[in-house]
Amino acid sequence: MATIEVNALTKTYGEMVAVDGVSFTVPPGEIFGLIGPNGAGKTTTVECILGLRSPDGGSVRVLGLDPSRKRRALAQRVGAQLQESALPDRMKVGEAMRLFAAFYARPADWRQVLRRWGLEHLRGKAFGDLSGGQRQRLLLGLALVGDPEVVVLDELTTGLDPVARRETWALIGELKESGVTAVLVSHFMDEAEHLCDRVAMLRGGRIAAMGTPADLISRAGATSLEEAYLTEVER
Ligand SMILES: Nc1ncnc2c1ncn2[C@@H]1O[C@H](COP(=O)(O)OP(=O)(O)OP(=O)(O)O)[C@@H](O)[C@H]1O
Repeated sequence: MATIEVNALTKTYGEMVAVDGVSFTVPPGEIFGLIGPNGAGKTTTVECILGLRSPDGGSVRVLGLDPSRKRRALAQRVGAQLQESALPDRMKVGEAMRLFAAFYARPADWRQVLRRWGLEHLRGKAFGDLSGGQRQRLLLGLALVGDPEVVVLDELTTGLDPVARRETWALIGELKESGVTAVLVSHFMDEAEHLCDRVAMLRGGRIAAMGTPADLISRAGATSLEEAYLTEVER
């Protein structure tokens, strides 16, 4: 069984068709990328996967369950790091980890998560005093503290400097080794090329192209995913 099945998903906001018949499946352990220009429907798609929005048409299944009906059950098995996630400025790293762990029936050991993601030395530091890279690392740790089978990461490295981005890439590599299934929304083509097993390129709410980064590059006669992307979006 696929871990995520999105079938003919449609979502409209009033007159605006944000997602228009999108279908894809993500098998267990895959890192699946959603890329595309601003307003292409990436966030709306992941919000439907998380049960934060209900589809107007089509269906979504995550671990065999309908997220718009089984959001509570899925919240125990699916971690999310969403665009512009934030915590109260005064909340300390250790407090945030302990609090988030308490949301889950069977969480990971949050102290181990702190160690694994290189956050232990920041345990007593307030969220408001963390650097951008440290915040992202914490948010990723919080997405994983429930020991999820699936994680959704929306714009994981936006706002990070190149060193922090590369560090985050290494963390995603580790995540992959642990067998977690991930959906990664990114504006960075080098990131999608490096991290994703397969990528769907969305444009105007539809899938314009889908495949492994190598497939998409060779189909476009390009030398990088960025070049393939530019060819596709300018078409
Ligand atoms: N709550 C909302 N109400 C009305 N329109 C919305 C809402 N959320 C998104 N939209 C519109 O739906 C379309 C798809 O938006 P979405 O955020 O899913 O795209 P995206 O690909 O994630 O964009 P970005 O890369 O800028 O985050 C856009 O035209 C957006 O303006």
